[in-house]
Amino acid sequence: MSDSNVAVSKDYVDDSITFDNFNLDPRLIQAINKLGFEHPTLIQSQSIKLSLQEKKDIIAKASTGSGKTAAYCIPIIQSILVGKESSNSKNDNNNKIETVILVPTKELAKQVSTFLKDLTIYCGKFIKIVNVNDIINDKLLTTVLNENPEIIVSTPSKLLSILELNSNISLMELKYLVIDEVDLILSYGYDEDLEKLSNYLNLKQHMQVFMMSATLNEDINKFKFKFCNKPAILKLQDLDNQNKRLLQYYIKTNEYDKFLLIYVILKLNLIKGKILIFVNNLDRGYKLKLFLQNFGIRSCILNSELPINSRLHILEEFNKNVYNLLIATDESNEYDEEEEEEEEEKIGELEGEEKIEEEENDETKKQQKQNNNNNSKNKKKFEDAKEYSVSRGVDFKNVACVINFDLPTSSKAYIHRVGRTARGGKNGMSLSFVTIKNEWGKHKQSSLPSARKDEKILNKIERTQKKLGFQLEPYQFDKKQLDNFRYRMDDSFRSITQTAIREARLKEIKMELMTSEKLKRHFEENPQDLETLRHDKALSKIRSDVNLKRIPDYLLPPGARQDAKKLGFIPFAKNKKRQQGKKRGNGGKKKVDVLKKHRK
Ligand SMILES: Nc1ncnc2c1ncn2[C@@H]1O[C@H](COP(=O)(O)OP(=O)(O)OP(=O)(O)O)[C@@H](O)[C@H]1O
Repeated sequence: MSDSNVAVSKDYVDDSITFDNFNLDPRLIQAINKLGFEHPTLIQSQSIKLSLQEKKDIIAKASTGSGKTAAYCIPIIQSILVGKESSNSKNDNNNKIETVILVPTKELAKQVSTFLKDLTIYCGKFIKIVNVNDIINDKLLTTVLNENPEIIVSTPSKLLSILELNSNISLMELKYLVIDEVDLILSYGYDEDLEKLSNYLNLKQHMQVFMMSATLNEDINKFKFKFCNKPAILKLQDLDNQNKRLLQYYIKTNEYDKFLLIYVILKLNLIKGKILIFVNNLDRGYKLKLFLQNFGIRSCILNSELPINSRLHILEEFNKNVYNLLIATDESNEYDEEEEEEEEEKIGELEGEEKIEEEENDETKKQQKQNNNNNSKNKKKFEDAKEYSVSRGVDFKNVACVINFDLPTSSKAYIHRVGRTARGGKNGMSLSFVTIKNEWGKHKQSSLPSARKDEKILNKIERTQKKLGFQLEPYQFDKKQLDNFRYRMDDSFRSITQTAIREARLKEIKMELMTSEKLKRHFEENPQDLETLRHDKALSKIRSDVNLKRIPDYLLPPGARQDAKKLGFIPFAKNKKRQQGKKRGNGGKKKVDVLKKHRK
């Protein structure tokens, strides 16, 4: 977490109190200060108070970016530290696995364990944290787990496979169990894994449980009754303030013009700041990247096909502002579609104003509805996607705008996607391209099956967002201006054939695989070289028309002409002057291409 966290809107936090009010361990307070957190957010103050002072289990539904991670990490670390002190006084030095944090994706596992390490920076030697998804070598993993780290972060299937292989690893003394993004975990069929995992827990002895998400549905009831005891249910939507921070727009268009729109918006720099673009499948991601590349617009790709090390590195670099434009494939949408009808009903039942409830444990409610038949099917697809989903939970820093180049197929997916901006009290905007139903399928090369239902989905999104206090507005722009750019766009689009996409996809995987495996050790030894490794390189030479990369003045709206001289042309690496300049800047020393060196 960077210093950028410091700039949190005053409305957003619970400024009636500070973290000092919770009587936390000074080492924890110091770490929280180091992170720049002055006041707790609403969800944090409620969760910390109820879990520490009243020992409540917590089920929390709070907006994206409202700080749910710290809402469970802080009370858990505090409780472990208190427990250590009392066991020290009894001379009981046995380490135990005390906490399991379950997350749906490897990206989140990394993010949560990094955050925990930040929080334990001043007491790390007392609290060991292991992200099991990080350790590939089985022997090493067994050794690490045999040392009984206090906190394990894992995806459910990884943890289950570890427990099935290692009979000496025990969770019987578990005191804290977290299920983050709980609805995603359940809707993708991880409930079978949770069911099996429950056999490794001592459910008779009370564990404190935290289940968190920005969206919840009734699927969690089954596990609520299994794991929780009189949980406090926190539903904090922060209605008044969040809708001031996130502005949501849409554009109704045909499928081909989505490409024209994105080209013009990016080339004319109509949106300032870092942009995250979502597409619905892998090919679309590469198609868009290649299309933009023709105009000299560099972008990174993020998808489930890339090795996990590359994915994590891309996220890290994007958060460090190395890249401005990231095209993320949100593959979950391919299998969300069939659940859409049912899902809206559930959201309708659970969406509410700010409210805190306590629920009695009712035996009769234990008989919950049977698992949805789709779950195992979804799980298979989800595992195929290698526990990947960046629309969920990932803490993208300082994203100015989320563009739904392809509209998601459910209103729930929309909530999570647009929640990648306006995080931690910051401002943000979202822009969604919506295919007009009558226009769908007219241009085969740009068509996407799920877009047929875009208008219907938009209606659902609008209804759901209204309940959350948001309103989507049409994005205003001058359509005539677009037509000036059309012939340039036609040319570029034609050059992106299926073969070009396939080749780009293969090239990227090969490149990233090499990067991921061969260079892992190199970068461990030479961390400074990481800076020379870029993920937004051109993927193919399908077109090298310099003219496409430059916008002539006559194409620009009058007000933009002066400005565009600076924006419109993005220089190449091939530009001789630029290369010479670089050389000089380097003191004449040739920069080593770490990738080339290791490819030999
Ligand atoms: N008290 C605080 N003060 C300042 N910044 C905070 C505070 N708590 C959290 N943040 C920052 O807010 C951002 C969002 O936090 P977090 O990722 O926990 O959100 P979330 O509620 O889990 O979102 P999502 O639903 O998308 O998973 C992070 O960058 C985090 O560092």
